[in-house]
Amino acid sequence: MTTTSDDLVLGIDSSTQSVKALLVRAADGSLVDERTTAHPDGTEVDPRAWLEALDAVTADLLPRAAAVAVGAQQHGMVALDATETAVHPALLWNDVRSADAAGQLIQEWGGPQATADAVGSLLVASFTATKLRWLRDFEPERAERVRRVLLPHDLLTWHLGGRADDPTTDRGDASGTGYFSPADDAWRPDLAADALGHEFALPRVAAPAEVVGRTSTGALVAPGTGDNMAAALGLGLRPGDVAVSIGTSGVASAVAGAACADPSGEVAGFCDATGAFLPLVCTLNAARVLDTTARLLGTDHEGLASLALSAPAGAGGLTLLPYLDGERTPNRPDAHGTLHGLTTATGPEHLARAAVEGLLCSLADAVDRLVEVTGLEVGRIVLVGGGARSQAVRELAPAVFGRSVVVPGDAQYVALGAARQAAWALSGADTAPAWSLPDPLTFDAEPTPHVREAYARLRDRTDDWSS
Ligand SMILES: Nc1ncnc2c1ncn2[C@@H]1O[C@H](COP(=O)(O)OP(=O)(O)O)[C@@H](O)[C@H]1O
Ligand SMILES: O=C(CO)[C@@H](O)[C@H](O)COP(=O)(O)O
Repeated sequence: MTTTSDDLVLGIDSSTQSVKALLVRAADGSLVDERTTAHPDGTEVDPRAWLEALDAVTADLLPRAAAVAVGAQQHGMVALDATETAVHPALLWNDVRSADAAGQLIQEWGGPQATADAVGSLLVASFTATKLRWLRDFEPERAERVRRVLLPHDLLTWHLGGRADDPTTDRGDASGTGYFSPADDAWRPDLAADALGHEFALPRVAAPAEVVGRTSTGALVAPGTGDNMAAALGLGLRPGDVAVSIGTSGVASAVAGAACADPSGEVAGFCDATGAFLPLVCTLNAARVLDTTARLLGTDHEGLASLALSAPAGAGGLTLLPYLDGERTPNRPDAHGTLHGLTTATGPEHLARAAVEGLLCSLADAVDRLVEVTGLEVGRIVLVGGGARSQAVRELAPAVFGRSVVVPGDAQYVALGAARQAAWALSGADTAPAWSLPDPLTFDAEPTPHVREAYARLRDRTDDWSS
């Protein structure tokens, strides 16, 4: 297969809040067209809603594409019966009802180190295995009917190929199930069956740029991957780059040459979409911390950013611990947000500043853990995701992180990474095409260590609060 200068490829990002589709030129990744539409709210979703949204955004783009690939939110449990119908709405990565199941499985699998050695990560409620165990314990009749379990990107990829062949996944997304071994590059069907209580079919793990199907419009279907793996591909992460993403989730990740197995559970030992690894720290509360604070202050994102930038560093002593909907890092599934330091002098600008600083401190903790566990030497921090559009986030991030931060051009990097994988599959080459990205903006600021110190005190003081 060879690409021509006219070939277009379609990259999909089916993430928590929306689906985005980018039509780009296979030769250089330049944008031709794009569409987006919202996903339903909530931490459980009928997977048919994703298929309808996918069909809507691709309707007039797919006929123009020579290849397509999907990057999607990781971990979601799509449990299908013998008729390939979901037995239960898909439980998403940010649904914390399976927190106790995570604890049970870790114990049954020999404790934290043995679990991390087996599946690359210590289980928390996000992982698919824990959701299957929850289904077994709380919905036993539905659990018994499960014959196949897919991840969101597996389902969408299968749908694009008209379900002509058996479904596939890739090692990046498979590594977020809790029943795949990144070190051995293989499923652990024994652990999968153990989680659900009986055996079920697992999707075949496709090679990084394999063609796994063909759409009704004739486009090649590439394997797709998890959204964080697709973002790494879209950003073309280099050694030393730490990607910090502010989407629904907050993520710090880096491409690595070796698997990791962190028994603390803070660093997930994922695979990437190219054959390497993607150690990653994920928080449950990121862009929505800004959304919620803007709503409380009766303003929009621009208003929130202006208010935050008008307040002093440290927000006049106000500190926000942003664990609004339970937290994964640190592992506090029952937590809520905590606001400390209110006085009669507190104004809207202090709350806005505390929200941006609290969000950035939680991400700085994530970067610290990534560095401590992997020994990575940080070269650049690359800030992406919807929250990285905020001017306040851009200007305050270098102060909180204590180092320069680069913000690449305003592209959808998950969808771009999926498009790059599609172009790779189309080319049949050994490596992904080298697309050049626009020059990033660099932000610098005087470090504000006192902001992180106040945050760390509040974080540690609330360690044993359950809500
Ligand atoms: N200018 C902005 N400032 C702050 N947050 C923003 C801005 N623009 C978008 N967002 C927020 O970013 C989030 C969407 O980001 P995105 O990376 O697409 O998330 P996801 O991939 O999880 O669906 C939403 O919560 C949205 O409100
Ligand atoms: O659970 C994780 C990573 O382990 C999340 O990063 C999800 O993959 C969802 O991502 P967004 O919708 O926030 O992009």
